[in-house]
Amino acid sequence: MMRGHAILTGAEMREAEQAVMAAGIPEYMLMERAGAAAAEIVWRAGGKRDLLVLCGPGNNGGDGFVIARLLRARGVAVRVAALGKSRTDSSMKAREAWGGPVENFLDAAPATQIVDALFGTGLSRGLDAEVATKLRALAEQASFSYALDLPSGVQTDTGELLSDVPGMGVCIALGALKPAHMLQPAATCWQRLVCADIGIETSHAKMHRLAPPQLHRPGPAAHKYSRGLVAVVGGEMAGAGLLASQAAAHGGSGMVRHLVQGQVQEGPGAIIAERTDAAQDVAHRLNDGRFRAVLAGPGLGRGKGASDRLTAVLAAGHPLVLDADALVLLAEEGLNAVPPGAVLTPHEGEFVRLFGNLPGSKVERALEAARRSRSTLIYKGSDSIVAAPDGRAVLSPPGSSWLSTAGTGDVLAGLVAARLAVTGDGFRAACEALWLHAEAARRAGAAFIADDLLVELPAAIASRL
Ligand SMILES: NC(=O)C1=CN([C@@H]2O[C@H](COP(=O)(O)OP(=O)(O)OC[C@H]3O[C@@H](n4cnc5c(N)ncnc54)[C@H](O)[C@@H]3O)[C@@H](O)[C@H]2O)[C@@H](O)CC1
Ligand SMILES: Nc1ncnc2c1ncn2[C@@H]1O[C@H](COP(=O)(O)OP(=O)(O)O)[C@@H](O)[C@H]1O
Ligand SMILES: [K+]
Repeated sequence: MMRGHAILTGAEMREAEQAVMAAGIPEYMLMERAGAAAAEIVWRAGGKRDLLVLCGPGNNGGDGFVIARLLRARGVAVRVAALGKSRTDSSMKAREAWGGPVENFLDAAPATQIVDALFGTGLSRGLDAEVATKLRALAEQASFSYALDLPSGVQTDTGELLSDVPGMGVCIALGALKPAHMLQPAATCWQRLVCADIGIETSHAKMHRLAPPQLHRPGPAAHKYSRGLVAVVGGEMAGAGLLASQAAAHGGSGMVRHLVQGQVQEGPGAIIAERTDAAQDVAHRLNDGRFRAVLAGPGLGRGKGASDRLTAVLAAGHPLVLDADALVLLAEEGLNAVPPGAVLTPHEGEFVRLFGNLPGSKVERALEAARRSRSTLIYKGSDSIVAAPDGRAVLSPPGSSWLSTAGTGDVLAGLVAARLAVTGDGFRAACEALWLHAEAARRAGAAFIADDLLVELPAAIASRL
């Protein structure tokens, strides 16, 4: 599986930094690297436009002094404004090396470009109101704005805004991404995110950004069963099952059986829709060792009939994807009812029903839920997370907010089932499905409906072969 950029928490970042220092590289050298990498990004974007660097008291501010010094050397008209004294050894050294005038932050005049180097991973509380107001005014008056590591006011591990944070042009993550670079509401505080390499070791990271998957076309010996047989167990709301089964069919599986409750609806001829009103009918159909994935939940219903259908699904013993009403029904019975090894795809409401109000950031909640349920989770939203019981997490960058329309979750669930049937690996299937879903949404543009995502899926898949 292709790995995306590593994501480290604030504490993991400090540990990684300690490891580099233990290997003989002093902290100040890391600061020089961070400043040089960021200065290069500012130079490429803004050239010789006048620049104001806003420096805080810690190492984030220290990085800012390095940027100021390096861009001054390239002929940029640079001013520096600081929020008080520099309080760490490295930032004092960087300030000394700058050697130029330092204005008072609250009195600083605007500039065409600003660098926010007030606070990074060391932020422990929101900015004082007058500081936040001044920062917003300077950001709004600038044509180019850059947040160093994180916009000041963003909590590193949770993505919360501890004080007002103005929109920034570019966020320059240092050394590794942090959870806040992927999590809401922080992740919409900038237009572009770049990560500058400063020689921090990240190969041990358990969190990564969602990467484009490497997919494969079927081999010459492929046939419909070898490519993966999927069952979608529908229920009271036929449309949801139909969307999910079509997504399963377009997601790369070899064959889809749609077990319908009630009248069979018009749908693509390729999908084998069968009326299975009684739970025994479902059990009978699922008694087939060739199924590689079974999806239940979209449109299932929440009454006795739905519960009986779900019981038949759980008893069949196939690899499972459980979504929507299946999650609500399981929540009524308690976590022990969740079959280990399944892929669960809850949105916020379903997540809380299943796991209650867990503490911590969205990633921490996702990981704890995966551990407790012994299942892979896609915890959906505008910052969807894939979490595994073994502690791996993949965080999706903000995608199309047009996805906030009925039925898109059914499409995602069908896609997960397809990828599970193809790969046999729930975590990988969840990541591939999440990426393809986001890519289909990107291609669908604006004001699409869930059905439009189905049309875009073949192109989304083709783009990763
Ligand atoms: N960890 C690493 O590997 C590296 C970190 N570097 C930089 O160092 C930053 C972290 O530096 P620091 O740990 O010094 O922390 P910061 O520079 O983010 O914050 C400095 C200090 O300000 C105080 N503070 C926090 N919130 C405040 C508030 N709202 N109002 C007033 N004071 C507040 C705290 O005492 C905090 O330690 C990173 O974001 C990055 O920019 C780089 O220099 C290079 C390498
Ligand atoms: N504002 C948003 N930005 C990006 N993606 C979103 C947003 N809101 C919802 N989504 C995505 O759209 C899908 C909605 O799924 P879900 O809530 O189950 O809807 P439904 O049950 O109607 O299909 C999920 O994949 C979710 O991550
Ligand atoms: K900052």
